[in-house]
Amino acid sequence: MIFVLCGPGGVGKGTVAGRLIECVENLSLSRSWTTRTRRENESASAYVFVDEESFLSKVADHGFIEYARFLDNFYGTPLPEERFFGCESHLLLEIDVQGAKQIRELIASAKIMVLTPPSDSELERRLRVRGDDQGHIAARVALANSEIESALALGGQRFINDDLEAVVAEIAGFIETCIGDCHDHP
Ligand SMILES: Nc1ncnc2c1ncn2[C@@H]1O[C@H](COP(=O)(O)OP(=O)(O)OP(=O)(O)O)[C@@H](O)[C@H]1O
Repeated sequence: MIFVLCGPGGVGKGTVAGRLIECVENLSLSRSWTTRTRRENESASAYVFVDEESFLSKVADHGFIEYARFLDNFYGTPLPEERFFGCESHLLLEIDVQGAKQIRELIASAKIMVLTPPSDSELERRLRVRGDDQGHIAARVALANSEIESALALGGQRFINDDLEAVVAEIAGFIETCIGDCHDHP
């Protein structure tokens, strides 16, 4: 099955996704592709690092859900492998709301989960603690509520990221229920 975790910037998608992978069986995290060179301190599994020729050949094969060029490098979300369309192996895509819209258009069966902050002020605090710059923070917070509305309009299920342990347990329970339903009505 294919699960999408989306929400505004800084709400905690990366943090929650990392925890879900550890606690839900047979759930893998989708990795983006990039032509950017790997930074020295960056894990080899942060992206699938490829050269431009391989990237463009995958574009020609319609192998991406979405891709973009940013500062002379390409970034793309690969289409999930066939095995993730069954009930045994599961893929988690951690993505912004624009990306979730594109996934909804291409994969009607994807389950969309919308992560929201407990309040605007807490979202602002998290971005500040993470070290984002002040102008950037105000813009992200201003966008957050309209992004959440768009994500809910896609039929997404809402989860409030207040207490981390609680939201991870709640989303893991939702994913396991979806997997159970898939086995009951494949
Ligand atoms: N439940 C929580 N309580 C307190 N802090 C949290 C919680 N969840 C995440 N955070 C913190 O909030 C900050 C933003 O989290 P994270 O980077 O996972 O967000 P994100 O949605 O993936 O952001 P982006 O879209 O920019 O990649 C991090 O510093 C993280 O440690």
